[in-house]
Amino acid sequence: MSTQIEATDINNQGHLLIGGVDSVTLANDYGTPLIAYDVSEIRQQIQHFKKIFDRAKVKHQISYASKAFATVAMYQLVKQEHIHCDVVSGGEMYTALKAGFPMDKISFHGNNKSRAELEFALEHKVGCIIVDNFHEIDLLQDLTRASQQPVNIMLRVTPGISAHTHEYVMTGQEDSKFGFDIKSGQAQEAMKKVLAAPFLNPIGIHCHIGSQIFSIDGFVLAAQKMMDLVLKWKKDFAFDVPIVNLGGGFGIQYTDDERPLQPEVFIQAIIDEMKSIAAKNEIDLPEIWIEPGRSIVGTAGVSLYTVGSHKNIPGVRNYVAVDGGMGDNIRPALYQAKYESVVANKMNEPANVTVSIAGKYCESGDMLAWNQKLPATQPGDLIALLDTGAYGYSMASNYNRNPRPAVVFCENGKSQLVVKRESLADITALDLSLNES
Ligand SMILES: Cc1ncc(COP(=O)(O)O)c(C=O)c1O
Ligand SMILES: N[C@@H](CCCC[NH3+])C(=O)O
Repeated sequence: MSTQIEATDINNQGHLLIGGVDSVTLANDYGTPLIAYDVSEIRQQIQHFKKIFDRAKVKHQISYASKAFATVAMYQLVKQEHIHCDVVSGGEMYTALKAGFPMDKISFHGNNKSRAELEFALEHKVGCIIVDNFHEIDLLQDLTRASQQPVNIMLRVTPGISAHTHEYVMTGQEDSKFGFDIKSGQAQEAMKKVLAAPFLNPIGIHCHIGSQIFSIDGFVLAAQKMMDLVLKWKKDFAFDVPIVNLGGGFGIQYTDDERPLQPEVFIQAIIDEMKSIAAKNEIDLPEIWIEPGRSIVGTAGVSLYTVGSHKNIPGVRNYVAVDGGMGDNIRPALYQAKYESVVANKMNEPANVTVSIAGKYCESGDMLAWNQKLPATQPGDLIALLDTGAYGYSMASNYNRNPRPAVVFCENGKSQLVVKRESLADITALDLSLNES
C-alpha cells in the first residue's frame, strides 16, 4: 500500500482495503497484530523489474533478496513469477527448499557461512554461492574436493563506496564486514585462488552498496568499479567475467515527504554505464544481476494493530498504544525508521489529532511512529502502519515473550493465512525444565 492511499482502497464503510479485502474483516478473522500483504502489488513489482531489463534488451537476472520477507508462501510466490532468490542462512535455504523453490535459482550469501550450511547448499545443488572471504574459499575447496562436485561461485567484493543511507545498512564502504576489499588487493588474491581451485567455477562478481538508497551515484560508481575488475581480470587472468551482480538497495517511499527514484532510473543508469565501458573497451557486456528485496515487498505490506491505552501529556505528547510494536517491527527502534499510518476503520473521518504510536513492549524506545495526524481513536480502533512489508516480519522476535504476529496474503478480494500467529504454547516450545537436583 503506497503512502498515497487511493479512493479505491477505501470501501463504502470507510474501511481500508488491502488487496481488495476489508482490513476490519482481516482483523476480525485473523486477529491483530497482523501483517497483511497485497499480493498483486508484489507481482507487479517483480514484473516491473523484469520489464525494465527486457526493454533495455540486456541479459539479466532478478534475484529477490528473501531476507526482506522469507516464508514458504513467499518463496512459492516468487517461484510463480519465475525469478531467482538469494538466501543468507541455512534457515532461509531450508525454507526455500520446503517451499519447493528450485534450488538452481538460489544464490547463497553470508559473511560467515558455516561448514554445515555450505554442505547443505552443495547437497541441494544451489545455483551459486556468493563467496565472501578466504575462510569460505578454503571450506569450499575442502568440501568440493571431497565430493568431486563443482560449484558455481561469485566473489563478493567491497567496492569502497559509501552509499548515502543509514550507517547500519551501508555495506559497500571499505570498512565493512562483507566481501573482499578491492583496494588492498584482497579481491585480486581471492580470484587467483578461485581460478586455481579445480572445483570452484567462477560465474561472476558481486557487490551490494547498501539499502534504502535514493541516489544513482553510488550505483553508477559501483558499476564502474565492477567493470574495472572485469577488465583487469580479463587482462591479468584471461578470464571473462560472465555476470556482474550489483545487489539490491533500491529505495522506497515510507513517508509523504520522501521522493525515491523509480527502479528504472537506477537500472538504466547502471546499464548505460556498463554498456559504455564495455563498448569503449570492446568487450561483451556481462549479464547484469540485481537483488532487490525491500523494493519488491516493502510497499505491499501493511501492519494492522488494535488500539488499547492512551496517554496524553498536555503540551508534551499524545501517546496511543497498540497491541504490537518492536517485536513485529524493530525498524523504528533500530534505524529511527519512519512510517505513515491511518486508522483503518475510520478512513473517511478527519485526521485532526496528532499522536505518537507506542508499542506494548517494556522499552521506552518501543515506538512505531511519531507525530501522526490521525482521526481521534478509541480502544478497539484499528491502526494500519503502511509499507511494512520489508524487514518487519523477517526481523520479528518474541521479546517479552509476546507471540509473533500472523501473516496473511490478500489478492483480488480474497485472503489466505500464510503464517500462523505464534501461540503461547509456541513461546515455551523450546524451553526445558530445570533438572531436579
Ligand atoms: C547482499 C544483499 N543483496 C540484496 C539486499 C537487498 O537489499 P534491499 O532490500 O535494500 O533491496 C541486501 C540487503 O541489504 C544484501 O545484503
Ligand atoms: N534490515 C534492514 C536492511 C538491511 C538489509 C540487509 N543487508 C532494514 O530494515 O532496512
